[in-house]
Amino acid sequence: MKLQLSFPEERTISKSIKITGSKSETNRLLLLQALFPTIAIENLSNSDDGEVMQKGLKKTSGVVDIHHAGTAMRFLTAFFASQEDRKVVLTGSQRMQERPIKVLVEALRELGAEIQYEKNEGYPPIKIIGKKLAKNKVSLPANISSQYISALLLIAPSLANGLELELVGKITSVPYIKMTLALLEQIGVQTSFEGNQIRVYPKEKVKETTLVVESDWSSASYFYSIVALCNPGSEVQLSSYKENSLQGDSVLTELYKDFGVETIFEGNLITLRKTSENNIQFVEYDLSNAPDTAQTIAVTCLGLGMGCHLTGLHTLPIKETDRLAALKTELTKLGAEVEIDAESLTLKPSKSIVPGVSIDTYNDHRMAMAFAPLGLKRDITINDAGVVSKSYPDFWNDLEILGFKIVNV
Ligand SMILES: O=C(O)C1=C[C@@H](OP(=O)(O)O)[C@@H](O)[C@H](O)C1
Ligand SMILES: C=C(OP(=O)(O)O)C(=O)O
Repeated sequence: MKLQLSFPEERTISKSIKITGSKSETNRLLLLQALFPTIAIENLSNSDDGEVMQKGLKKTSGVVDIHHAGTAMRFLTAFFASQEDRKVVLTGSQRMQERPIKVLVEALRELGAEIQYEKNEGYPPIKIIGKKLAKNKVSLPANISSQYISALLLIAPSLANGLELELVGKITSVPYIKMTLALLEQIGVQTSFEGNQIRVYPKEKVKETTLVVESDWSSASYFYSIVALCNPGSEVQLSSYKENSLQGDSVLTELYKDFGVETIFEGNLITLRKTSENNIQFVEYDLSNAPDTAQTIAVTCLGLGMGCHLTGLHTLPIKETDRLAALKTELTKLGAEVEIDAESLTLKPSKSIVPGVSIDTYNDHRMAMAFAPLGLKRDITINDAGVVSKSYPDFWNDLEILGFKIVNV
């Protein structure tokens, strides 16, 4: 599916959108629910990644294919490895077979797990023969992906003696680790995180409890970008969000002030309002705590003619695509001057955006969604637009609600 986007001349919006639950919280809670069936969950994510996680958790044998879902791959690896009655081959899309899993596999093996690589050492697919994991201490590198750490923490309360992790190196994507620990605390599991040591205590039973997933802040990022590119006075209302979020991407409320967007919290609604034309020419952010916002922010800057220097992007090359390379290629097509290195992106302020460009999306939902707001400024085509279903299947419908004209070409 190839979609051409445009927007009426008058760039003013005043609309409400409902976004479903965070995919990160959803996939954590689904795993915890499999371990502790007394947990009920509301406002689940309707994403493909949430769906493959739900299906995967039910499998006891055979091949489990989680497609593009990084969290499902990592969380299910730990889950299956710790379940005595399960024996599966866990696999994913071609890209998933290029996303490293060695750090997690080695940590699990250290704890007593039986896991073998089916194709390439260090990468899915992997064969997992579930075992009671006997040990309760392990150290692992923390600078590649926080998902390895969250995966271990999620199974930790079900291990006889809980788990002690020693994190080696600079810890990346820290809010995602804290989210995991906070959800464990919410179901009554005791945890601690001091320096580079994390401890999770064992738990046999969880009392009946219903957890409501907050809506997805990474999905909200695209509306921040849209509002930033609109005329002052424009606003978009989103539900259901909290001022005290577990999601690190809620840092958007602060960052987008630089682009003239204010966030107003009222009950469980947020209103994003464009209050002023931006008068900043250049922004610098370290996004190591909010890596999924990098594409959105880079495109907002281009849309506003601003420059940016984004750092802390060392995890981007191993995500759904090499996001640094993909950003450079697509921003350049639009006329931008971009430089990247292993962990940063620099965009020069530019005066114009090339019209009529087709954006390639590289099987990456965030490439499609991050570039879509530019439809407010120029006709733009998004190739393979169906990729959004990985995290946000309703994305294009919601853009139509805002007034975008979307044509299947
Ligand atoms: O734990 C999670 O839910 C996630 C952690 C982050 O990954 P890394 O820790 O690999 O940066 C993030 O990019 C991903 O979208 C979701
Ligand atoms: C990186 C992402 O997801 P995952 O790693 O779970 O595939 C994402 O949603 O941006």
